[in-house]
Amino acid sequence: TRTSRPQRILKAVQRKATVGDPQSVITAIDHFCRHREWAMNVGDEKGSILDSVVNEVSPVTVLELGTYCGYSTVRIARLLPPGACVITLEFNPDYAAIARQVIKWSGLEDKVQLVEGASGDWIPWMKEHFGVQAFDLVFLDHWKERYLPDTKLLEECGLIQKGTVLLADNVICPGTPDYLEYVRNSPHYNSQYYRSHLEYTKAEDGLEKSVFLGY
Ligand SMILES: Nc1ncc2ncn(CCCCCNC(=O)c3cc(-c4ccc(F)cc4)cc(O)c3O)c2n1
Ligand SMILES: [Mg+2]
Repeated sequence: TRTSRPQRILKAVQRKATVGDPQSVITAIDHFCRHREWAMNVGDEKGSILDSVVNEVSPVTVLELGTYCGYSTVRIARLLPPGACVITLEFNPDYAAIARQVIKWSGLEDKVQLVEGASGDWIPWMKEHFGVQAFDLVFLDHWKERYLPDTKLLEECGLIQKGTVLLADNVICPGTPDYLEYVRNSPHYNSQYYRSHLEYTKAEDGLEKSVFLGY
């Protein structure tokens, strides 16, 4: 049978990127998705905004919801200092298998914990299983209708504390209206919108950055 799109993305990385060079992995995926086949990576334009937020927060513990092929995982992990790590959750085993290889090719496997499963099932176990106190940064890029329930779940599980930054992809396209309404109207968050474009297209999209202010 035909290869899958994630498999073709991995092939592009193995052909074009240098082992141990995360930037070349990012460039290879962006080139493939812009000139060969569109795919739902955060992409280069929104990716630069993601980079600036990671650099601003300089997080020790990051949670990423929705790994896909590991493109944003590599973008985040390449900016982390020694001792910092990103826990990334992926629901789809085929995507997870590809992401592991992309992360390995970039040489960042020591900074990444890839967990296979659904956010709703795993979030309640994060403290116990990973010894996480609270996350410094959460990148939401999974099922758009799970952004709000998972944010509430993270709050309930004490995984969000004063200063935790939530960064949400696709708040315009495909859109996450209930999540946006919540973080923009809650007295416990300071929210701002970074206008951009849907990856590799001219359509509008953007990232919403929300800082938790404490209870
Ligand atoms: N609960 C749970 N826990 C863990 C999980 N891991 C994966 N999932 C399932 C997530 C499946 C992929 C999510 N991402 C998107 O759907 C997405 C879509 C577009 C897009 C598509 C078509 C268009 F025409 C326009 C825009 C663009 C994006 O940037 C997107 O990120 C999980 N769920
Ligand atoms: Mg996305």
